[in-house]
Amino acid sequence: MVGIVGVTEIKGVTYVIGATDINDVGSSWETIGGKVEEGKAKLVVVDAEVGVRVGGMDRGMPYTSYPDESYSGESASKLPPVDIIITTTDPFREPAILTANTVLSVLALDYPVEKIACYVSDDGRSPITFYSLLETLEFAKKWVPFCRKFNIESRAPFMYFSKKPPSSDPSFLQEWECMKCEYERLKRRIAEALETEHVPLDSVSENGVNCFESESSEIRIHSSIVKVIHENKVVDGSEDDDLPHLIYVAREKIPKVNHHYKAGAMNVMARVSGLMTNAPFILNLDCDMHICNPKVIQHAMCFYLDCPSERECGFIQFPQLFYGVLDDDPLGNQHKTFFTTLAKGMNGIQGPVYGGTCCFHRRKGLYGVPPSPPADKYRSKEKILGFNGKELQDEFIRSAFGESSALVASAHAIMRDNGWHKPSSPSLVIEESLMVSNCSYEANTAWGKEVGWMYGSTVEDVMTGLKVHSLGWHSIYYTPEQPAFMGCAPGNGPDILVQNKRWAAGLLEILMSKLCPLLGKQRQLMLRQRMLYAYFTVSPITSVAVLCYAILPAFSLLTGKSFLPKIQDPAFITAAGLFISVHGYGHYEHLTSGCSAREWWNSLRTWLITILSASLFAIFDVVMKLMGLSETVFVVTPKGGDEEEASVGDFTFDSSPLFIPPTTVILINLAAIIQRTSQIVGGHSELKDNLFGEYFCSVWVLINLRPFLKGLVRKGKLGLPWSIVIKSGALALFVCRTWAY
Ligand SMILES: O=c1ccn([C@@H]2O[C@H](COP(=O)(O)OP(=O)(O)O[C@H]3O[C@H](CO)[C@@H](O)[C@H](O)[C@H]3O)[C@@H](O)[C@H]2O)c(=O)[nH]1
Ligand SMILES: [Mn+2]
Repeated sequence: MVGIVGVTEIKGVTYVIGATDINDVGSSWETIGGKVEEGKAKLVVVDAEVGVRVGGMDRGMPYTSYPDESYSGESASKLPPVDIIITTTDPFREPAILTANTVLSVLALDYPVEKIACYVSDDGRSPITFYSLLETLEFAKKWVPFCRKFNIESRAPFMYFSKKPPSSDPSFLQEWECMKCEYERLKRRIAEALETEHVPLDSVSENGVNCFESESSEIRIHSSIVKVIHENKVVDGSEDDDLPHLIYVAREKIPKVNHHYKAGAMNVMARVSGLMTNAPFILNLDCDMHICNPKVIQHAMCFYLDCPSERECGFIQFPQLFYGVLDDDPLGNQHKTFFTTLAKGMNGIQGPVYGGTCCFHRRKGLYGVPPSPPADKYRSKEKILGFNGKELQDEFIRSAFGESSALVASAHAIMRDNGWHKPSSPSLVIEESLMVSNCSYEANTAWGKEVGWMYGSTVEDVMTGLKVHSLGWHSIYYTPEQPAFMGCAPGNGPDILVQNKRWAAGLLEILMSKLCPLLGKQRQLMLRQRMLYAYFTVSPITSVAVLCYAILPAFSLLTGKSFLPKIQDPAFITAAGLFISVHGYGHYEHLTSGCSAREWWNSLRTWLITILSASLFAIFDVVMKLMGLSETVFVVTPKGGDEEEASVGDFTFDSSPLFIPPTTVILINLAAIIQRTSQIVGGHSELKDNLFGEYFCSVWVLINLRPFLKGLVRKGKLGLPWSIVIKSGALALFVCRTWAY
């Protein structure tokens, strides 16, 4: 049975296809859903190849998967193991109960338990996170059988219990109530630990030693902590067991050493999981992203296992969806059109960029190995090439992967035949795991350069995806009908700007790195894919132009020098036409992505705000980094608790300098409009005289920055702090005075 098909419709005829390699098409796809003649199939491929927004009309190739037909009953034994990695940094900023829910949604997956392993990376090395995982495991022992028994869809308890019981059957209701009580108890325990910042000593001690003792303590045995919280018993056949492995890892951190933020954490996890379970596929999740489709792995496997050649499927990116969001996305932070247009469109080229979470990886691709050619056409199986075209000798792997012999062996198994050597048991490799989680392990290895998550950018996801694409792998963007993952989006103005600043700075860092898509070094990166990467990484620089355009109309109004054609001039139609077509297209793109007109309007506003603040500051940060004066930082986005009140959807402010540029732009435009209006009202000048276009543009800027306009008069979080208004006022005054001369 074939599990994956791409379906596309041309002139009313639906074509079914799954390969983008023209040579593979026709032969392998006749088996599915009716015949696909070779000629027509080629047409589909060509159609997919011009996938990304040619003329803004094409939406790339949609995919469908049929896991139930492919992997039920006996075929379930074909399913490969998957390592699931969850990252967290701080039980307060990223509430421990959210992480617990994500872990529970993983433990309760509808997948053979002995084939999944759940790894939690705790970059904060917090006893509270560890303790909450112990409690989560106790709850899971009841929760998972409950989910299986009643075939529950939403397996993150906070989501499940936020709705009414799905049935009124008394015996079900009794169990439901019971389970709800248990969940409340779990919540209470975690909340108490957070409140008192204290956990029961016996939960974090081993042989009388507290493993979380502070750095300076002499009794501290290991700098990194690796704990097998639960080891699945089915693996060694000793007993029945409902739960997969659950493993806690806190890597070593030493002051003044560059830990490479999330990328560093992911690489430690790649190594530890490589030693313990070494699954050929890895799913990585941010701690707030729970799984809401318990069959998600089967969906992903439809792609991995049924691709005509492994090259087609390096990684599979699912959309990032958010819960608890307001209608019409008032803060413009859901990025829906990014997924519905760009990511989907990229399916037609080399596939979507990697988005940091909700993504299945092929370990082999992450290990820096290019895809093997289909059916061993070009070279014999024995001659397998690693990065930089070198043959995979043990010596070579050791120099790339580090000193651990067990890790070298596991990497070899992955690189050679995508397979996995059956590791003994997680608890038997603790010593080795501790070693590979230490800071010094990566010295003089290829981690972060050729292997694993890439270093050097705070947008490690895009950079890592670019690396994988550069090796010749393709990726897939896939949206199953039932959403697969849900998480939280930042809920207030300052957090949105800080997040966007990190993204903009990270993208610029990629542009400055040796993976720069403009340098043309990566021979396997397709031209249009390269152009898209170039578009993403260059985009923060456009903020300088946007800033100029945002104050140019004010300049004209204040100085009387026009930059647009006069209204009575026929050329005015061209300018108006450009304006209408740009915004008309944005509008159209939103409507066809299932967004409302208001949502388009809101996202336009957020775009202008973020580009005028976050992107400008990002340029500054990266210039400082290039001059060696400072480093870019990964500020973790705070995540709401599961019961946080829905925000009212208003943009909020604080005294961060990020708010200065948009406020200055507002003040300059306000001054220009007031001056011009008073001239017109006073009869000194006539609106239709000239400068109609400039006047309109200035008002347009004000309308787009309306949260700032409101912020000038509002109080509290909704108002701009005085310090920002005064600094921006001084800057605006300076700019206007300069123009006057
Ligand atoms: O030093 C660090 C910093 C972050 N994280 C984890 O990284 C994840 C993402 O952090 P978050 O602040 O939630 O990122 P977002 O603002 O949501 O950022 C997006 O963009 C990031 C790249 O900038 C990607 O890594 C994310 O997956 C993606 O969701 C979280 O699980 C963190 O716990 C670490 O493990 N160590
Ligand atoms: Mn996040």
